Amino acid sequence: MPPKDRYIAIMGYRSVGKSSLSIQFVEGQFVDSYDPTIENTFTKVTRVNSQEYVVTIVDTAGQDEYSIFPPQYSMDFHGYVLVYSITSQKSFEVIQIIHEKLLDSMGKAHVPVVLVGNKTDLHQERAVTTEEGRKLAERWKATFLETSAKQNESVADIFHQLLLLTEKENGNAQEKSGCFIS
Ligand SMILES: Nc1nc2c(ncn2[C@@H]2O[C@H](COP(=O)(O)OP(=O)(O)OP(=O)(O)O)[C@@H](O)[C@H]2O)c(=O)[nH]1
Repeated sequence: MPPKDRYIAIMGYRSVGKSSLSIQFVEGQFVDSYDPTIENTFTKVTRVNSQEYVVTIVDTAGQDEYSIFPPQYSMDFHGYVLVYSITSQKSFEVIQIIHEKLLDSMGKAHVPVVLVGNKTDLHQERAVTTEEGRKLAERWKATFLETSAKQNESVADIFHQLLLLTEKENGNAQEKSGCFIS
């Protein structure tokens, strides 16, 4: 089977670990410094169920409740990783607003999403319970994972789960890779 191209956007509030998760998945390392992202693109070849994928991850700038949803992220993506930090209730509120804006801007009731509660290594600072995350994902019909970019816990699962979701989706985002404009 030839490799499939998949375009994924990773979104969430500032400093929740979007870049750290992308870098951990693509480069296998964790950098403990904070450098706010404007936009970064990563590519990695990965295999799920004997299918090879060329995954392009667009790591977006952190958003807050007042940000206007960037229109370029509502098209040509096969799926979305929506990240909050388990140490920040605010980031959990903001991810719900981002999800609403995403659906609005796409004019769809559902898009392939993996909801990620990152920074599980900071369990003493936990402000969002696993149950809250799970319930939100259920409402969205999304896959839910808690991760630690720092400890490389469940990081590859995010992307593998999203690739599986894109296979289930019958939308016409499927084989549109040639239309992607970066
Ligand atoms: N302890 C811990 N710290 C993390 C984890 N993931 C990210 N961080 C730290 O959190 C800070 C922000 O991480 P980034 O990956 O830059 O976050 P971001 O969401 O890309 O931030 P923006 O570019 O502002 O949107 C950095 O200091 C990271 O080292 C994690 O799993 N555990």
